Amino acid sequence: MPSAPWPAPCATKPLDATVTIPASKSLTNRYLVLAAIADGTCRLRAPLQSRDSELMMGALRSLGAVIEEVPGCGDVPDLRVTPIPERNAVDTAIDCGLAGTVMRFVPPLAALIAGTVAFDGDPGARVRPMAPILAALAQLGIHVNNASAGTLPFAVHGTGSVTGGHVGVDAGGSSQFISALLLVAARFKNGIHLEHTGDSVPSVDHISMTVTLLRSLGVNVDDSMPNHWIVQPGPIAAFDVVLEQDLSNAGPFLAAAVVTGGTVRIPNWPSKTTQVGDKWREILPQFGAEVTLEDGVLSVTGTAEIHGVDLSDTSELAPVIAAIACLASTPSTLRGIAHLRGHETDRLAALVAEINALGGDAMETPDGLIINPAPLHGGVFHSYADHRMATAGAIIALAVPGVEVEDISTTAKTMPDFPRLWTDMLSQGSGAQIRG
Ligand SMILES: O=C(O)C1=C[C@@H](OP(=O)(O)O)[C@@H](O)[C@H](O)C1
Ligand SMILES: C=C(OP(=O)(O)O)C(=O)O
Repeated sequence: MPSAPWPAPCATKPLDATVTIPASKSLTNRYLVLAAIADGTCRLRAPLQSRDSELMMGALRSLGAVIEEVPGCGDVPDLRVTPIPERNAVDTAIDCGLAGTVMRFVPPLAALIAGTVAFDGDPGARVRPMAPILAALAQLGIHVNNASAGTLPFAVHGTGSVTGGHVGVDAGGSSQFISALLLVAARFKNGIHLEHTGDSVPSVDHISMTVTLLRSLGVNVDDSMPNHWIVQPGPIAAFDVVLEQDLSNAGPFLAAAVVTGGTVRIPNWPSKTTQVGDKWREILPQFGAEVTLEDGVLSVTGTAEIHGVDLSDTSELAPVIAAIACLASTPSTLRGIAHLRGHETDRLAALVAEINALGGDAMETPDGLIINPAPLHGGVFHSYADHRMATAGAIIALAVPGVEVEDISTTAKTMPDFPRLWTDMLSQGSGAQIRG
């Protein structure tokens, strides 16, 4: 039975709140993969607990990693990861859910296992692009059943070792095709020389995150030539890390300050980070907001008027940007995000449909969105099983009475506690009254 739409709170006063966000999905799932092939036991402190991280842990456990919860310093237990034994032999099935990081990062790792590893996921996962990673596995000499479909489901037949060498991949559909191969390539006999063969790669910050993490663990990565990455074979050093907050998921909360003309503060904002969400510091001032970072506290204050923006390759930040843009007084253009059509849902189509259903004026372009000012009214904002659609609906609801968000529980993909965090934010400070 589908649950009733969430009567998302509407703010009747500017917000004044301080919020702490759970750990980063991209960092947690990268460190989990790296721990599974590291040269010793690893510890992840204050990791993300969400559907995507649970799916990643399930996948790595089924390949032979031992992942245990151990007491941590805060509310969330730490994870102790004992790597997959060398040349482990298993036949298993992996549920990828709707997690791009699981469906892209784990198949190259499964190639290092001796056995058959079947991959499948949610109905929405079965339409997400996979062909480039399957083609890369074929170039590495790995047999994959049902590879010709170019989507889930498929099965990887690993032999226990991968020779490696030169691999060409068109990563125009997702940066995750590059990250997936880089993450495990140090464990290939000859490493990898990975070459992107298409026009341009999206979400390049996520590739930089992968490269930076690998280097921090002693892996030799040469990315000095554009579109080429060379990873030398060698050990991945065991590690003990504290996970940063998810700065992309900070987006809806910071947007709440912008659309209510209030202030939202996020403590422990990292001074140096690989997360794309650090770009909120450049993006939100373009909407007219004041942004400061002092003593590790990021503070965003909205102003009376929201300006439209013109932004390129905003990656996973785009749905939040679109939600703010449809409340702006001048038009906005978002470019370089055609690949969002292959995210949890076709985000360009979904954003246009939902914004326009509330009276807005949004349209798709070949590589993005144009959003013009228009008075919005109440209605149901559909989520399409996409966590970032659900949070986009919650942002609009703050400023537009009568907006309800269908399937708010889909936020569990990366932020299970979202409804509570959101209502807690609204109840703080000047007590922005909540109109349900
Ligand atoms: O590697 C990662 O952790 C991610 C890469 C990006 O994928 P795309 O390159 O498909 O946009 C991003 O949108 C996704 O949320 C997470
Ligand atoms: C695109 C996203 O997720 P995934 O890791 O499933 O690709 C996202 O979180 O915005």
